[in-house]
Amino acid sequence: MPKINGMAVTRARGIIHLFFNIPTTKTGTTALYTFLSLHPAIASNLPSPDTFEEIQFFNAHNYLRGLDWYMNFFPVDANSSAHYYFEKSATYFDGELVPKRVHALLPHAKLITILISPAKRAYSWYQHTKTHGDVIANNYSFHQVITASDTAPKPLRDLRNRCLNPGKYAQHLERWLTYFSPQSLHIIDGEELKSNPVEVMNELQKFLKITPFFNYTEHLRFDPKKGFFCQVVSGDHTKCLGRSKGRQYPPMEEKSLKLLQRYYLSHNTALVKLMKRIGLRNISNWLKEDLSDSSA
Ligand SMILES: Nc1ncnc2c1ncn2[C@@H]1O[C@H](COP(=O)(O)OS(=O)(=O)O)[C@@H](OP(=O)(O)O)[C@H]1O
Repeated sequence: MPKINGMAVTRARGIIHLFFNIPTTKTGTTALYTFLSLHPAIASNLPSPDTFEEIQFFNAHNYLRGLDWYMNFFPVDANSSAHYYFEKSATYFDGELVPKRVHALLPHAKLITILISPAKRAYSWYQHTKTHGDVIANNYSFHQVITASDTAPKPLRDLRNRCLNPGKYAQHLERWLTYFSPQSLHIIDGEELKSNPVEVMNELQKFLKITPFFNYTEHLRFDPKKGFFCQVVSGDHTKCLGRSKGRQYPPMEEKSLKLLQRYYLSHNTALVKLMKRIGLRNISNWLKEDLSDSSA
């Protein structure tokens, strides 16, 4: 099987099964991608030279190139133990057309997504954009960005929208659930991915029914310097994600946090309803906290 961040594909006995990791930017998708790549039965796609390595197939004009073009990113290597292949394309989660297109070509795909507090995700995105030298992010505070009005200059509104819109999780997930059954969807708590990635990867392996079962305990270790779990490379050594993942930046201002918790109240309430409807009993701590703090 090939598998993709944003989506994953399975080739087994000539049948192609796909599972999608529908990534929400800044929720830990790179960590998940890295951890999945450690699994001997899983391989990632070949990098696309056009779109910063991601294939960006279902969300953009590449779709018109057809499934064969897409599948060429997942060559079958007779010497490899990989049965599953995966891809990561950051704009799949909230792309309007993506669920319909995925379903049209890969109706048996399994979907994986990671969610964190949408307020924290928005702030992380702002910090990411700022570090990348974005003029707007460097000229406006986070609070100014998230409170920008609809009459603000377009670049400011665009940044506001990229901070705020992906965090309307229920709205985006409902679009996926229009085409896919709840049994196809696996939601990862991004805070648990940070604090207990071994358990998260165990649950994910069960969801995907992957064999052999990979013992992540031996391959992931908390690195106190990085402040995150990293890959064990040899003996005492770990290999962590780069500086752009797990950045150091000042905490969000209280007024921005409060504002965002109120802003996302209806979206987070809808998310809880959605999760209950599809049979998920465990509501993430971040979700409970965001909901209770928004009424404080
Ligand atoms: N193991 C490990 N190592 C480093 N970082 C980790 C890890 N697990 C989760 N995270 C969190 O991942 C956040 C970045 O998310 P993404 O990889 O989805 O970002 S991106 O959209 O691909 O830019 C990143 O966000 P920031 O802290 O804002 O940098 C981290 O909080």
